[in-house]
Parts: sequence; C-alpha cells; structure tokens
Amino acid sequence: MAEEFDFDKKKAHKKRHAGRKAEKKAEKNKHVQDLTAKQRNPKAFAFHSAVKAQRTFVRSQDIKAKKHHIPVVDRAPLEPPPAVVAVVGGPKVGKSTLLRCLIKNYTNQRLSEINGPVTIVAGKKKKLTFIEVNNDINCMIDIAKVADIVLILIDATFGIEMEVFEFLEICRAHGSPRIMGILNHLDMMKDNKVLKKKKKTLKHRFQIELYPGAKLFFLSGIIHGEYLKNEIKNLSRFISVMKFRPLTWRSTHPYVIVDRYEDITNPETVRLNPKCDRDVVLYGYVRGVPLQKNQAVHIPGCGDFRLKDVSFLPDPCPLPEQLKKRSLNAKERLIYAPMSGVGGVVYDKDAVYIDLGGSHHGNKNKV
Ligand SMILES: Nc1nc2c(ncn2[C@@H]2O[C@H](COP(=O)(O)OP(=O)(O)OP(=O)(O)O)[C@@H](O)[C@H]2O)c(=O)[nH]1
Repeated sequence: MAEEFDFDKKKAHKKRHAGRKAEKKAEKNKHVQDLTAKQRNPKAFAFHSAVKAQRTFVRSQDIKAKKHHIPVVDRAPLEPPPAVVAVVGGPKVGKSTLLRCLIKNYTNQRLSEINGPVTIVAGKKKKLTFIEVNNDINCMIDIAKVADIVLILIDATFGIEMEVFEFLEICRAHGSPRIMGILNHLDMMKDNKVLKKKKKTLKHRFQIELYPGAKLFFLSGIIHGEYLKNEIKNLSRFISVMKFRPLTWRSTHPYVIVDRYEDITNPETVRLNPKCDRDVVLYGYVRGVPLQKNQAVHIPGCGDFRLKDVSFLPDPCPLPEQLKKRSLNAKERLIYAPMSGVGGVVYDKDAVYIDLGGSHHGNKNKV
C-alpha cells in the first residue's frame, strides 16, 4: 500500500543550478545577495522598545569601557606586610572590648591592656595589624592614610556618631579602604520590635552613607565583658577573607607604621641638655616600596627628617613555613604587640628584654 502511495507522489521542483535559466535568475537577484539581512529587511531590525534599545546601548558601552580599564598591578612582595585594620567609633562604644575579643579569637591570648598596634598571624597567608583609633581628628587623619580595612563600631542605642561621619569623609579624601560596620549595644534594647526596626533603619542609614550593600555586622550582647564567641568567630573569619584593592599612591610610596620606638641618645647628653637633638630608632614593617638610606621622611606631628640608616630585621611575626595543614596550630598563631606587653623576648639596639608575664603582669585593676 505504502509503495503504491509513493508511486503516486508528484515530482518535487528541482532548482536549476546551471544552464541559461539559472544564469538569468542569478543575474536578476545579484544585488539581493550582496545586501545584508538588515539592509534587505530594515523593518525587522528596527527597535520597537526604547527601554530595550537603551539597555542594549548601555550594555555595549559598558563592555567597551571595560576594555579600556587598566588592570591594577599588585606590587606587594612575596610575603606582604600585615594588612592594617583600624577600629573606629565614638567614645566608650566598645572599641577596646572588640579588639580584645578579636585578638583572643585569633591567637588565644588575652591582652589586658592594648597600646599601639597589635600584629597577629590571622591565617596561613594572612597577617593583620590592628589599631584602635582615638576620637581625635589628628589620629583619624593619620590612620585614614594607612588603613586597609576599617571596622566602624556603632552604638545601636545612640546611632551613628559625628566622629564616624568625619572619619568616612577623611577616608574618601585618601582613597577609600574597605569599610565594615559593626552594630553593638543591641542587648540594651529589650523590646524585640524596636530592636528590629532600629537594626533596619541603621542598616539603611549606613548603606546610604557608604554604598548599597555595605556590610553591617550585629553583636547582640556582652557576657563577662566579652562579646559572644560565635559572633566574634564569624566576624574574624570575615575579616580574614576580606580582599582590598591596592591603592596606587600607597603601592608607589614607602611608608611605615611604627610598632615600637626607642630613644638611643646618650643619657649624659640628655642630662646636660634636655632639649638636645635625639637619636631615635623606629621599628615597623615597610609598606609600599622599599625605603632607602638617607631618604627624607615625614613623621606626622613631628616634622621632616632624614633617615640615618635603614636595617633589615627578621620578621617578629612570621607566617607558618609549611602550607600543607588545614588550619594553624597554637604555635603558629603568633602575636606581636610590643607596646602592649606581650611578645616574650625583645631585641633592641642596645639591650634584650624578657617578658616574664608573672602573676602581677598586666591587669592594673587587681593591685
Ligand atoms: N551592654 C553592652 N555593653 C557594652 C557593649 N560593648 C561594649 N560595652 C561596654 O562599654 C564599655 C566601654 O567599652 P570600651 O571597650 O572600653 O570602649 P572604648 O570605645 O574602647 O572606649 P574609649 O577608648 O575610652 O573611647 C565597657 O564597659 C563595655 O563592657 C555591648 O554591646 N553591650
């Protein structure tokens, strides 16, 4: 039956490819084949929606602009100096408490008193230097120049303070570092509804001030003078993995955050003339590009000086040598805080100090 049906089928049209007729047809349609589809049928390609057309235009411009973008060259050495984390906030907001908790979480060491920068090994490839910023405009200006990450503490019962706005404004002038907000004193608000509303409004205000999507952390309470372990753990993990864009000015100029200083002027000279010129040794990680001998330097608040000598010292807080293990062990979680009274043996230009950390060590309030 099927065979019969096939037999009845009409012969299909066969297009001529050669011969007089084919040549004639090709001659006739020659101009049509030269045209593009858009030229042949312009109506099909006209835009029907202005919004869609605008989107297409913006997208193509974005792609073009991206091609022009010059990639930032990271000039950091193989083992880069620690990233600077500044803790900013109004008076009595809990900066010292937060720093103490973070350091305890990273290194398992309790610092009774925090003075000056504290450097720690935060991970297999990461070192951090924490600095508490005083509520002083000069301090803020100095720190804004060097900070890589800024933690802004906000008291939920009070809201964002004037000092924070000032600091953000200063940061903008120096090329903004990575900024993260931390909301604390949440335990002071007992009403759940009020708390929820406050969290929402402060988050909104914070994002208006910075950028949409800026991270705001919540520290819900304090127990025995310390924030909740879990929250601090999350926060420190977040800080450890934070990435920041190298700022061009910083990566092309040498600068040092002084961890420790020492006056090595002859005491006899000082006794004879208390206002004599002093010889001072400054210790710290050189950031940006290397420092040269005899280089002119500016010390904020002191003036311009020339370096007499620069010497290389072993890293007081080195990263672990092996990179195989999954996490750091207790020995590798080093801390270097020369002004705060930890660090064990300290070598100076003229002496060696051993920190015994006895029973009367640190805590002043107990005496
Ligand atoms: N209830 C409550 N108290 C807090 C919280 N955070 C900090 N505090 C308390 O606030 C007080 C001040 O904390 P500090 O860490 O000394 O504040 P600070 O910002 O370092 O203070 P200054 O350096 O003097 O400006 C301490 O008694 C803390 O226990 C919090 O989230 N809730």
